[in-house]
Amino acid sequence: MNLDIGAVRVSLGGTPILRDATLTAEPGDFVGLVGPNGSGKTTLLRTVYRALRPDSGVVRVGGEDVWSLSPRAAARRTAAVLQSRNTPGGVTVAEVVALGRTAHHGLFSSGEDRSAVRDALKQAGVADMADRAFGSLSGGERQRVLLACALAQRPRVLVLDEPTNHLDIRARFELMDLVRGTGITVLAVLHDLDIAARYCDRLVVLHQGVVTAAGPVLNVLTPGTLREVFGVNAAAELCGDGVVRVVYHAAPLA
Ligand SMILES: Nc1ncnc2c1ncn2[C@@H]1O[C@H](COP(=O)(O)OP(=O)(O)OP(=O)(O)O)[C@@H](O)[C@H]1O
Repeated sequence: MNLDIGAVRVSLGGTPILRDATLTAEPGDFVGLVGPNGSGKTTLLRTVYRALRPDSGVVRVGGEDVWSLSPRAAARRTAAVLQSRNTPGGVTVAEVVALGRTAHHGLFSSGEDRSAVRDALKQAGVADMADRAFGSLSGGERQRVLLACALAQRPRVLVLDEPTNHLDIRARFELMDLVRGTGITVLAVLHDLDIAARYCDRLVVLHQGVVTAAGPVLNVLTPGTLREVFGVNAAAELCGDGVVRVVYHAAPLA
């Protein structure tokens, strides 16, 4: 399903945070949202999963304005993987993943709900820890469980907020491989530009609430953008193995 964000403006506490943010993801696209701290990335994600209504502009998922859909209908289309700090620790992994079905079932869960949970546990590689307390898991394991919860939702669009935060390098690759392998349309906030360059079809750069660059990785992570937006002397380079890597040439600019 495609995702279209058109000229979204958001002010919080009287301060403009997003100014005419525009972004498109085609079905199956993996789009990375990058930018410095405080540039508005999380705020933009919140407008996509219908947690925040823009002051103006539109967010369409599958061609429909998310605010013309009921909260349940919007949640059936879009799942979000957020930072894990607010998830209660006492519940089991299976119970956390089952929360992903909330938008689908009525008072009682169905056979389809149970099979969606089973499939998601398996897909995220956490089936063997289904009965463990969520609070007893490591950061990397928790992140996979939260991804399983989102997959159980059987969404058409997946938004992720810094999914590789706190993960070691191998766990980062595993999680990103897993997300990429779902084939779902993805919009992911990523701080690690190397990971973003490696996995994303396209990048969107937010700077002070404005989209300053968008497109294929090599077109976006230019020395000029990296200097002006991120304050580093660096460039994205296509290496012999076909992987785009960000090469940092010197310490952060003064
Ligand atoms: N409720 C609020 N009231 C006022 N300002 C807010 C509110 N929520 C967020 N902000 C501000 O909006 C700006 C953008 O925040 P946001 O979390 O979207 O940035 P971000 O790009 O995701 O940052 P980071 O990379 O640090 O996570 C920040 O300056 C933040 O302080």
